[in-house]
Amino acid sequence: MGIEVKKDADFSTWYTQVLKRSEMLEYYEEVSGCYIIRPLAYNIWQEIQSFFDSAIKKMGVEDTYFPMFVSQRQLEREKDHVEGFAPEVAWVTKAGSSDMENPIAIRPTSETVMYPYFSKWIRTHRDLPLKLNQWCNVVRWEFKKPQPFIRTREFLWQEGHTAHFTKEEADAEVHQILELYRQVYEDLLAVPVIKGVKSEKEKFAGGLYTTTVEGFIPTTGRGIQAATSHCLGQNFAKMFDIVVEDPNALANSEGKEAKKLHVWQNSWGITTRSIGVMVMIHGDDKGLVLPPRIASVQVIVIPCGLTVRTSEEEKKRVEEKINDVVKELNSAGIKAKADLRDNYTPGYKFNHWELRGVPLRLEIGPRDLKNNQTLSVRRDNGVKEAIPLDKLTTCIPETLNTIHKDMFEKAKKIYDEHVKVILKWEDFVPALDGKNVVLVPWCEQEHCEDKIKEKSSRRQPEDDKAPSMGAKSLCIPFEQPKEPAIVPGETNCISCDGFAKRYALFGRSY
Ligand SMILES: O=C1CCCN[C@@H]1CCCn1cnc2ccccc2c1=O
Repeated sequence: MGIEVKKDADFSTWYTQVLKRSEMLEYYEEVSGCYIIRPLAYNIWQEIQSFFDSAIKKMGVEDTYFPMFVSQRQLEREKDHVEGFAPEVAWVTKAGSSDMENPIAIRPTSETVMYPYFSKWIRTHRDLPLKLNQWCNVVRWEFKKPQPFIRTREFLWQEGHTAHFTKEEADAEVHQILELYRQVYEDLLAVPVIKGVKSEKEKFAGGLYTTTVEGFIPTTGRGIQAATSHCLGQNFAKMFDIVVEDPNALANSEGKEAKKLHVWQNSWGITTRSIGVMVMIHGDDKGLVLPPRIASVQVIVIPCGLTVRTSEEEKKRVEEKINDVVKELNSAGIKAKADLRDNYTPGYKFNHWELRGVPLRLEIGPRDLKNNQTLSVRRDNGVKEAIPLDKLTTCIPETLNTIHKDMFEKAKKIYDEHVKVILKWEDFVPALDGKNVVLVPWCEQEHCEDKIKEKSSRRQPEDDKAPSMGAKSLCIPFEQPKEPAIVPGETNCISCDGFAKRYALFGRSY
């Protein structure tokens, strides 16, 4: 069954129809906010895992696995880390019919699970750096409207947790990991992202600073946090007593304890939200459009031009050729499949594989055998091209790379066009209403951010429509606009009468 609504007309229906009818996902009726990730989507997660895993292994990160349960005592050891999140924590309170003495929480993240053991394992600076990662699920009982992949009560992610002797080493790793997240999005998913640092209000409260890659969903004009890499500073080290003795300080003459130094920590994560972002950005009215590098089927080969007049041996020759082409492509590392089902027409098959986002289709019929060629059809832009059958293993990889590049460039152009530099407050809300995110000179003060959110959620006085969602700060981009340059002590903040420090990206968001 094809997609019955237009992406731009009814985005949320379009999104759920694409996910269900492409067989990426199934609704889990039993529990709201939970979904079944089916093979087509799970394969994408595995592609992301293998890319990210091989990169972090080169950085010396080791995989580990900690329990999914955390005691109330541990969870609450760090007040300002948990207080804001407390309503989202899911608790196990019973075993069978009897109440548990002490309820235990299901991990919403693993800092408080892991760090008591970091404290136990890290004794001297020679135990540093400690770099652990785990691929797991986490549970956050959010009350906002759930959305498949984008906001779910259970999701899959990786969470990296590292401990370093110096801040410099921690800082360097934060940015190394953020660059890997950019690569996951841009080089694997063909999704453009903006790198930046979160405001004080938006950062991870338990940390020192949060860096982020921010995506953009053009259909709704909303920003979306795509992945985060936090420097935790020494905050958690102080709470969990993760210390090493100072190797430079000589044990002083009275033999008193050498000075204890708190380690510097990072934590970083990317989740299955990445799959939803990719679908939202690239999908069209025919269904999924998969970036070639994460597609489980990159090329589908379909017999065409077979009519009732085609002889059995002619049909057989076409099918044998198709099987040879598939074998040749697979041995060249291209994931190709043949659709030889003889109870469906070519047209039916075209729709079937377009719905599932297969990047490239090859049509082969009796005439193509004679001309020794195949007709290739790109899923992203529909462009058709005849390819000689003896040039497949060079042409197809090139075409797949071109498809990735074109998908990325197209999405990047749209993102760039929807980032508006706004210098006057009266242009702020109209820009948001035009489905844009805005880049504004900003003072970076928390109270000002609250005010911007409040001012941008009110509709203009004459407008009696329901208040719109307020804008929040998405990030302070590392790449700042060249002009008009912000002159410290001169350029005004977009919203308050303070002075602007840097340009900040604001927008309605997920
Ligand atoms: O982002 C990451 C990356 C991976 C490791 N953890 C950090 C920070 C998680 C922040 N966070 C996010 N939601 C929560 C929900 C409930 C309790 C605690 C939390 C919580 O600490």
